Amino acid sequence: MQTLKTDLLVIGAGSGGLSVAAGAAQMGARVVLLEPGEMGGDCLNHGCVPSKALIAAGERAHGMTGAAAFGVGPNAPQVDYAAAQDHVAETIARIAPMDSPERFEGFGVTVIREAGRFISAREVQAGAHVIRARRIVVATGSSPFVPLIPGLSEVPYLTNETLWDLRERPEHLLIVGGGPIGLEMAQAHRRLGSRVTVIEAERALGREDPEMAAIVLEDLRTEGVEIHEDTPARAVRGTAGAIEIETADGRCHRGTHLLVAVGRRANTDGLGLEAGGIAATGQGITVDAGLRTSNRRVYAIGDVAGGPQFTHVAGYHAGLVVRNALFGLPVRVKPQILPRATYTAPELAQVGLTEAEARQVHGDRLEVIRQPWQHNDRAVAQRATTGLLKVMVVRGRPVGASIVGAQAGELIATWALALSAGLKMSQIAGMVVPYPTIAELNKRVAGTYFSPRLFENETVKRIVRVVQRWLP
Ligand SMILES: Cc1cc2nc3c(=O)[nH]c(=O)nc-3n(C[C@H](O)[C@H](O)[C@H](O)COP(=O)(O)OP(=O)(O)OC[C@H]3O[C@@H](n4cnc5c(N)ncnc54)[C@H](O)[C@@H]3O)c2cc1C
Ligand SMILES: NC(=O)c1ccc[n+]([C@@H]2O[C@H](COP(=O)([O-])OP(=O)(O)OC[C@H]3O[C@@H](n4cnc5c(N)ncnc54)[C@H](O)[C@@H]3O)[C@@H](O)[C@H]2O)c1
Repeated sequence: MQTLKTDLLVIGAGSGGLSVAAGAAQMGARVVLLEPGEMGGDCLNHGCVPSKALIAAGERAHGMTGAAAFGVGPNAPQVDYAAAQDHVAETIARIAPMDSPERFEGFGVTVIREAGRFISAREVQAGAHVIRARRIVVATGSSPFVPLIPGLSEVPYLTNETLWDLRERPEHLLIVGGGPIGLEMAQAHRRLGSRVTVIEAERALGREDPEMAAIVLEDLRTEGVEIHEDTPARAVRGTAGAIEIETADGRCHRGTHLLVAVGRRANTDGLGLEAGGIAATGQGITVDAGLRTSNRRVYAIGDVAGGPQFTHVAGYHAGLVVRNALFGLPVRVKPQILPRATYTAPELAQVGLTEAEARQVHGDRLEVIRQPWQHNDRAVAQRATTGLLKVMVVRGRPVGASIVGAQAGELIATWALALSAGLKMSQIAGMVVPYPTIAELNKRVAGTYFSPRLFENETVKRIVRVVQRWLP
């Protein structure tokens, strides 16, 4: 057994762990990083990257079917599903060097390709090593949650970890779960030519503003994705190529393949949390506002910390932990500045409070400003006029923004900045945006906020009349 002493031990080389290791090592700390699996974690290997690559393939196919309206075509896409999966694999391979052990060793990080397990409050065992660290960061992520649906364990099913190995296009893909994974993959597969049926226990995209989610669901249904809501999967049976799902409403849905996408389970098994004096619940490791666990030397970040599960959140956590662990500066997670986006078409993005949440917190002080896509010139030129931007404003400052429409994931960045920097609507209105862009909607909504104040205001009119009388 070899004993290593270090300033910082990072357990898990995914989105969160890699950011901590790179930042801390480049700022002079001694860092040990543990990873038994593929470097890059879920996002690179089984999550964000492959899913967005397959979505891009679906977009190409869909673009061809819709091209006639632009005077192009007629075109019917010939989809080679295996080649689309090759594009997915190539995308991962092109990004992977950024997360490679060699790159991190170049920063001075000691990378050990073993799983870590706490053996005491300050020591972690990884293979033949015992690492004693001043501070420890648990960044072990999450895995697909597989529910106890009768029959599920006896049929072949896919998860986000195995979907990318498929070489033949599913003729009819059944998806249990209408969250972001379920719907992103439903639309991508539909566009690549599969029949797709989504079974959702409650409301699809249930975490989102219902008005905005309904716009996404309508477009998905128009494209031919069958979505059944308020009906949990009750039983599963069948064999490869012939799978049946019985739902609570008594219906039976038949398909050739099954994707299970009903949420995530924090990766805490085998971590020896008890030996480390680290408290956890079914949601994940319990942390305070500064991401510290019940063991004050240990932080938990990213998916394993049981909060919002996004790569940019894991990266944000990483930045806070580096500040606290290296410089001793106080840090505090600000949940209100964390954006999220679902990459369906139209995209759906949110930062801060939704309308319902803002109403609950701010009551009558809340103003909701709406800006539809119809009158945006670029959207019209691109025949992409389905969309709505809602900004929740209290006393001249945005407290939340919900966006559904083309490029919603890009547009939300302005509101993420507005919320994190505490900007006022007047500052958004004052920015100059290139014409013609979809981003003009961000400025336009601020204009809509000020319009009644300026154009329906007798005082303003009186002032203008007086000034005009005196101006030379
Ligand atoms: C299909 C899908 C699509 C997604 N799309 C998006 C998206 O578009 N945008 C977005 O922001 N988020 C997306 N996410 C979520 C995103 O992937 C996660 O939030 C992110 O990967 C979490 O980072 P993490 O560092 O917490 O965990 P991970 O990236 O999962 O990394 C954890 C690492 O820890 C390792 N590990 C586990 N146990 C141990 C141990 N005992 N010792 C050492 N190492 C260990 C694992 O092998 C893994 O490499 C998606 C997720 C899925 C599943
Ligand atoms: N664009 C993105 O950023 C992106 C994309 C994909 C995933 N993610 C992350 O990964 C996480 C997990 O995604 P997800 O879609 O698996 O989880 P989710 O928890 O967001 O959605 C799962 C859905 O499955 C439903 N469900 C649960 N049990 C069911 C049953 N027995 N029958 C039918 N439906 C059932 C739930 O009601 C829920 O709507 C997300 O919360 C998100 O944080 C992010």
